[in-house]
Amino acid sequence: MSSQKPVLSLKDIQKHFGAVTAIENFSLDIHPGEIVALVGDNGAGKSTLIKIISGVYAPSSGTITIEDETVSMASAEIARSHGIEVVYQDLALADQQSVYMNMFLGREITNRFGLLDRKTMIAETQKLVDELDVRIPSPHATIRDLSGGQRQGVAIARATRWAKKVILLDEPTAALGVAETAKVEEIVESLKARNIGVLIISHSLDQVFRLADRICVLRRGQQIGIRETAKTDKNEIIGMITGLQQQDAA
Ligand SMILES: Nc1ncnc2c1ncn2[C@@H]1O[C@H](COP(=O)(O)OP(=O)(O)OP(=O)(O)O)[C@@H](O)[C@H]1O
Repeated sequence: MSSQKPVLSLKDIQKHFGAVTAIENFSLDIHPGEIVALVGDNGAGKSTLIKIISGVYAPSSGTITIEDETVSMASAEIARSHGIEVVYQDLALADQQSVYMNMFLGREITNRFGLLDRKTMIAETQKLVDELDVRIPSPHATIRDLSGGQRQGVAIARATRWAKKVILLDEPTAALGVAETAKVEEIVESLKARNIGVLIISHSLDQVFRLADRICVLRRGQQIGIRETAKTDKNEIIGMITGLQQQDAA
């Protein structure tokens, strides 16, 4: 994997809020088709980092490189134009609207008369939900009529529609039950085949060990380390998160 060029490279990122240092010297490469988990206790800096990558906050210093280009994510629109999409916990779906309108929210396809090209949007939505196996009754279904898992599936499908390079997932299954979580994890897993880089925040170490290729640990704004999932275990990661040495289970 390391022989492949990273799709996203963060180098020496720092973020201060006044006297508070939210992120101190953070560096990470994400490769195409790789899932990296970002873990750490409350206040470790995970959300701040996602907001920096998605253009919500400007870093105080450091560089962000997409493929070979050093970019300034001065706004969420600019981050999106570089192929970065984020799925937040609150999903940002329009509850009263259909799945297909949500898929194209703010980026609707219009025909040469400037009218909404509903046919194309519906067909594209159907194709994508089929490919990702997001089980919804139809692209016409209204968001408020869907279950939490279906909504999360739609939010990820929308990110997949637009993300050329990277999808950032902030606790994608925090509000879901066991079966819905399994389904969403399947969808996230399937992003690997699309060569998209994924950065996922999760408080569930079980989930992190199921999904991630690598695990990056933050503690109070400091980057404690990055481990390959196959070469670490929960004890080590918990020790890194808390700063306490874990005892081997006797
Ligand atoms: N807009 C802000 N203004 C001032 N301080 C902030 C701001 N956003 C975050 N912080 C501080 O930065 C640090 C990191 O917060 P952040 O929300 O990124 O952590 P987190 O790891 O996402 O936590 P959680 O798991 O609770 O969401 C905290 O000390 C927080 O108080």
